[in-house]
Amino acid sequence: MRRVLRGCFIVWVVLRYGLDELVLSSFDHPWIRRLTRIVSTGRHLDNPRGQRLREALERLGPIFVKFGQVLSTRRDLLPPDIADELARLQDRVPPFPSEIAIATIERAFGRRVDDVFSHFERVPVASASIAQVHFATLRGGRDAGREVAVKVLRPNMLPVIEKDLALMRLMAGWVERLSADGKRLKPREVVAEFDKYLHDELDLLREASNAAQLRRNMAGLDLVLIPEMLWDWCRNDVMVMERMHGVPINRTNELRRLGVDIPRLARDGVTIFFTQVFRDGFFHADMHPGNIQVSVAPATFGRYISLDFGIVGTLTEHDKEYLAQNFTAFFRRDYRRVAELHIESGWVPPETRVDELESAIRAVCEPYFDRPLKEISLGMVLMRLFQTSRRFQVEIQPQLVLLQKTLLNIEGLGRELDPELDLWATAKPFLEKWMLEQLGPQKLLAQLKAEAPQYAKLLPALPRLLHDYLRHRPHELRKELDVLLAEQRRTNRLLQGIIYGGIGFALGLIVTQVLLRVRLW
Ligand SMILES: Nc1ncnc2c1ncn2[C@@H]1O[C@H](COP(=O)(O)OP(=O)(O)OP(=O)(O)O)[C@@H](O)[C@H]1O
Repeated sequence: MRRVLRGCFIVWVVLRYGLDELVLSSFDHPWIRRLTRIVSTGRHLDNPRGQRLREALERLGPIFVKFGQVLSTRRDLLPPDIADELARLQDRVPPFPSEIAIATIERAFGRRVDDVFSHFERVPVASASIAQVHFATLRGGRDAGREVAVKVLRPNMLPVIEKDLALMRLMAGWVERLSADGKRLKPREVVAEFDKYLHDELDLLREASNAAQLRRNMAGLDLVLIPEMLWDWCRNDVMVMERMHGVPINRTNELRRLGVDIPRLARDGVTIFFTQVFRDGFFHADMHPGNIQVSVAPATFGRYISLDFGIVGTLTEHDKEYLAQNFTAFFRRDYRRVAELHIESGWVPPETRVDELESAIRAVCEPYFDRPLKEISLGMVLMRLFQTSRRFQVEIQPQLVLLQKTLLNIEGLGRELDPELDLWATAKPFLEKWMLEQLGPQKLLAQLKAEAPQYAKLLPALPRLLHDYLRHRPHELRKELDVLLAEQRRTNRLLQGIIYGGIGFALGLIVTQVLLRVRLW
């Protein structure tokens, strides 16, 4: 019954804010028209469509607000006016009572909160739709006296989330089935992505392990601080970590007053991000200003502080190669290479014509070269590439969409800190180094080293495997041997050619040298 009521409420909000016109312009069923007439009094149709969508999501509650935030990052699917408006959604909700936070903590540790903490701040420092954060001081154990931040999940979120997700899936199905416009927006894909995102956010142990991995990766860089996770006190619904002391990154005036080198900060941000992407293939993917602070402690002055590790992106070697090669080809304006890369990697159907893809890519990328190289946004380039690829029936990998979104965040942040920031100059060495490493002998050695244990395991078993094979498949073996022998003969001929050629060349060289010397003397 509750689900039906909630469904009715959602339909009411959709009609009242005129979202039917916004999403479903080709969706003109008589019953929709009738329903629209019923709720048409007071329909908010004067405001721009993006604003109407934002207000409707706010009306529908925190899960829908989060949905809107996630949706705002899909600039490859949404028109810019809607994406901009959705990006304004604030996931700040009134905190839940501290008694509930304390009860969750006590249940998680099986101890009274006063036994765990010598001091616990009842008023949270921040509260969002999924969790809130309290400052505290640990009482006992090996971290006694340590100042910590305690993140506590909002209780009973799972059933609420599941209910809203079920309704979203239903609505996405309708939109996709009934409207041509709706299909283009890929609503079911978007809801599935959101589903994963929400479930990931509901496990604080996952978040803590992401933080620990990033902390290890970033340890040698000396540019960013990541709170230490206090594993004795981490559970699925409670996470205790080192408390960091910093100034939020968007308080630039305060940072300047304290003597922080702002342009350096902008460069460091890009360096950190590219190290995470191209060196580690593991990057913080929720880089909004609320999650970034700057340390003002004397020992670590001017370093970034990174918080909130609910969303991280991972990239395979293949993804990294795709990015490095595409960016490099793009900056050489070699659109044919970009097109070839898409076909070689199997992203585009093999029958795709290179010249067609090349000209589509040129059409979206070329306008960017109107401006100086340093002003070009890599995030935007990537987004344009994805938009073009979609036209050629390519399903873009979610980790690359996440990367593109984070790239836009980082660039936005960098430019806000320093409008003169030359993104390409900062990014280029990373791409070049990465490309060199991929092609150089070090990479081959590293690969051999990585495979060595496999070979060591395989070698002793080789005689037995060969024996089995000979016993059971002599005919196939003969055929394969014939192929191998033919191949060897061919290689021998080639080798002979090379050797004879080499000897001839060397003799030629010696004779020339002798003749030259004779002439010189
Ligand atoms: N280790 C920490 N040290 C100091 N402050 C912290 C720490 N962790 C979190 N905070 C504070 O709590 C705020 C919210 O933390 P966090 O972003 O992890 O929570 P959240 O519920 O995921 O919020 P959102 O979804 O809005 O990003 C941070 O902006 C910061 O002010």
